[in-house]
Amino acid sequence: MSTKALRLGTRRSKLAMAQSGQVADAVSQVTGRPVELVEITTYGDTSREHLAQIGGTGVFVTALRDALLRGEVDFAVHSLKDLPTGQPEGLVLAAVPEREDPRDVLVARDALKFTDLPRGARIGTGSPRRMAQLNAYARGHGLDIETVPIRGNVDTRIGYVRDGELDAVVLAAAGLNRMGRGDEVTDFLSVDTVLPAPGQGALAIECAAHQADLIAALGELDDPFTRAAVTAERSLLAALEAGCSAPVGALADLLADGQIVKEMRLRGVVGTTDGSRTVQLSTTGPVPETYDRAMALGRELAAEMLAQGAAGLMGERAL
Ligand SMILES: NCc1[nH]cc(CCC(=O)O)c1CC(=O)O
Repeated sequence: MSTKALRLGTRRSKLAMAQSGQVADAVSQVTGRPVELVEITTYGDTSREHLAQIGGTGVFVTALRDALLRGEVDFAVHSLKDLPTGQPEGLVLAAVPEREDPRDVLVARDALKFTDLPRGARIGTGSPRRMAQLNAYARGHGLDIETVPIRGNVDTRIGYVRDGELDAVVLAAAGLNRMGRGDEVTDFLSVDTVLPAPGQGALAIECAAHQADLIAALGELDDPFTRAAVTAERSLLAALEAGCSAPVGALADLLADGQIVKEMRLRGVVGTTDGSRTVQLSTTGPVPETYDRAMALGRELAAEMLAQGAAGLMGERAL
């Protein structure tokens, strides 16, 4: 096999550089080849307003994918939760490595926990999914909080807490951990309170479909259980016909009896951002032996959620 360097296309953000760097090391290990990072800059990297207008992370994913399709880079690393559910022609997910902590976390002033926030506390998050679930929990437990829409990278968000503008912000544990900033977490939100975004905490390693040798080599980094879980979660998202900015949470995990794994459970939630209405359901089935089975589990849960009115709770932003 060649000893030529593999080119890893990456965004320039601190989070992207951290996760690309970690995957680069792992790929070097399994391929015996050096990996060089190739920074792909898009207009979205330099203009906040522009990014808000054109809608989130899609622009970055598209730029990385274009570079892959043009053969300018050999592979790319994405946060799975930022990937649209449809797989584009000519590209494959060569590996989904073992998932990091999928939970959302609070970074609050004075080391506060979620349930200890004072009345009227202002919690920053730009995610309709996080707003819906935080507000639903608050309504059900007599908490008085205000969710405040914010945008920006991890530094910007935590900055709102440091400068006293907000009492807390909600972020993903995985991103903070990968950036070596896990010590800034003041509370881990139980998935019983806030279900994460489909695919949260997992990475996707993508390359061109014709690169058979590379796909086989990258495949060593694949974790089949993580892939089955995120496949079910993303199938649910797709079957709800919701995008990655919709108020949809989902998490698949294994139910074990002692050491023996019995079943896979898939939980899903949809809600209005004010938390006044939610549809939250769960289903369990045999641990899927094929990805088609994992997809079926997602579709089945989506059908039950739609039957309970899920579609009517997602329309706030779309249309
Ligand atoms: N929406 C931005 C984004 N995309 C991926 C992560 C990190 C977590 C992950 O990889 O799932 C984050 C930051 C966050 O939500 O706090």
